[in-house]
Amino acid sequence: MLIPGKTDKSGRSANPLLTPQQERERLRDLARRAEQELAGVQMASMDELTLLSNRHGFTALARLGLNACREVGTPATLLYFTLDEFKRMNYLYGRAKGDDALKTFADVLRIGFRENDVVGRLEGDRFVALLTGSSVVEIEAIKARLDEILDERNATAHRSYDIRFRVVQVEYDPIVHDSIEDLLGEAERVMSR
Ligand SMILES: Nc1nc2c(ncn2[C@@H]2O[C@H](COP(=O)(O)OP(=O)(O)OP(=O)(O)O)[C@@H](O)[C@H]2O)c(=O)[nH]1
Repeated sequence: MLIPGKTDKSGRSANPLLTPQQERERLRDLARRAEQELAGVQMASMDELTLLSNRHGFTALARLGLNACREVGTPATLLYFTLDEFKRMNYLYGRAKGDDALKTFADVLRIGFRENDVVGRLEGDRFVALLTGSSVVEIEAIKARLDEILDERNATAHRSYDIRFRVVQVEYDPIVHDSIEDLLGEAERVMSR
């Protein structure tokens, strides 16, 4: 059998129009292009600043999570976060410090949640986490855990401000929520009350 880029015993290449050397280059080129496309897909679903999923990436992953929960009949909970006084922090200390605060908070969420929880940054200071397959989610316990991690970060950061957050919780109900967009919409409404 002729394998692209390899010659058979008689020195023939898989594509008779290409030399083995040209064929190897062509394969390398194809592999490079595939890698670039994959990186493009990853970039399109990732928030560049925090390296969490962006709204697009979060929605896609959370949709899969909710579908699985609906099929298996396990609960899911959406947590929706905003940072306190973020606009003021930007205004008083500069946008770069605001960016630092966003990155720090993203780290806190990464540390605070399990690997199979879906965590993302929607935009600005709005973050989300979809917890699936767990039994009842104790929001107070989660808040306490995140506060503890944040306190450590606040204590060692030597900043003139502390990062604080607000979180609301919406339980997924397959009868009420047709989609992840419905769940997000409800969380946004609860948050803005
Ligand atoms: N540093 C930084 N600021 C951002 C970024 N994206 C959005 N912002 C700013 O984030 C701010 C968000 O404002 P708000 O949602 O009103 O935040 P807030 O002051 O915490 O208000 P509440 O949520 O009501 O407490 C705006 O000033 C945006 O300009 C970003 O990537 N980096």
